[in-house]
Amino acid sequence: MSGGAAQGEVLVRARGLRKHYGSLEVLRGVDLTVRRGQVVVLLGASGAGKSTLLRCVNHLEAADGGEIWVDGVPIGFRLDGDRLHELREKDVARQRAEIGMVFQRFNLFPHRTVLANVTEGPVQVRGVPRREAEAYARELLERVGLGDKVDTYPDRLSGGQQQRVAIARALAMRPKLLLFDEPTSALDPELVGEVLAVMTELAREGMTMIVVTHEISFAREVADHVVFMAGGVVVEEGPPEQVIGAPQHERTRAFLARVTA
Ligand SMILES: Nc1ncnc2c1ncn2[C@@H]1O[C@H](COP(=O)(O)OP(=O)(O)OP(=O)(O)O)[C@@H](O)[C@H]1O
Repeated sequence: MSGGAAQGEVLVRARGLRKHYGSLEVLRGVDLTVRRGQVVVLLGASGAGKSTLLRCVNHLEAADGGEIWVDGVPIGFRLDGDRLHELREKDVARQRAEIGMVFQRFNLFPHRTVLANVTEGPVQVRGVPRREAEAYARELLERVGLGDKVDTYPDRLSGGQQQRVAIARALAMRPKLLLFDEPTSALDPELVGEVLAVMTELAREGMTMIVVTHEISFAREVADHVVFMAGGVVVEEGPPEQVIGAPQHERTRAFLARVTA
C-alpha cells in the first residue's frame, strides 16, 4: 500500500520476544520489524499470541524476555546515554500516547458525547488546550465520516460508527503508530466495510499500522507485509502475494483455507 515504504526506517523492532501466563507460553521468541509507513497484518488462529504481541508493543503487557524498540526507544525502559533505566509512570504514559490502539470493543465513554470521547486524551494526557483539541477532533470526525455526530452519545450510534469514533480518538493523540486488534470482529457484517474503508484510507495516507484481523481481503489488498503466527511463533512472513497468495507452510495453508471457507 505504501509503495516505497519498504525502504523506510524501522519504527518497531521486536527481537526474541517471550511471554508466558503461568505455564502457558504465549510468545516463544517472536521477531517483528515494522518500517515507517508500512501496514503489517498479523494473521493466525485464536490463541496464536497476536493480541499479546500487540499488547507488548503498547505497554499493556510486559514481556518476560527479548526486546522491543519503538522509534529507537526501548519499550519499558528509557535510554540515558548508554544506560537503560526503568521508565516512570509518566514516561510510560508518554510512550503509550504515541501509539494509538483500536480494540475489538470500542470502549467509548457512554456518558460523553462523541466529541468529548475524542478530545479526552489530548486534553488530559497531553495537556492540549480544549479549544485546540476540539478543533482537531472535529476535523478527524469529519475524516471518518461522522462530522454530523459530534454531539451524539455513543449508544445512539451503530457499531461501525462507534468504531470510527474509536479510530478518531486514537488519531487525536497524533500517534506515530496505530495498532488494531480485530477492529471489525464485533461488528455486524454489513458494517465491516465502512471501518475497513477508513483503515485503508489511513494506510494510503502513510500511517504506520499493525493490524490483527481475519479480513483476508484487507490483508491482501492493503498490507505491505503479512505475518502468520501459530503457537507463539512466527511461522511465515512476507508480502501478501507470497503469504496469502502462495503460502509455503502447511499451517498457513490450513488457516487460510479455514478463514476463507
Ligand atoms: N491475561 C492473561 N492471562 C492468562 N492467559 C492469557 C491472558 N491473555 C491471553 N492469555 C492466553 O494466551 C493465549 C494467547 O492469547 P492471545 O490473545 O495473544 O492470542 P490471539 O492470537 O490474539 O488470539 P485471539 O484471536 O483469540 O485473541 C491464549 O491461550 C489466551 O487464553
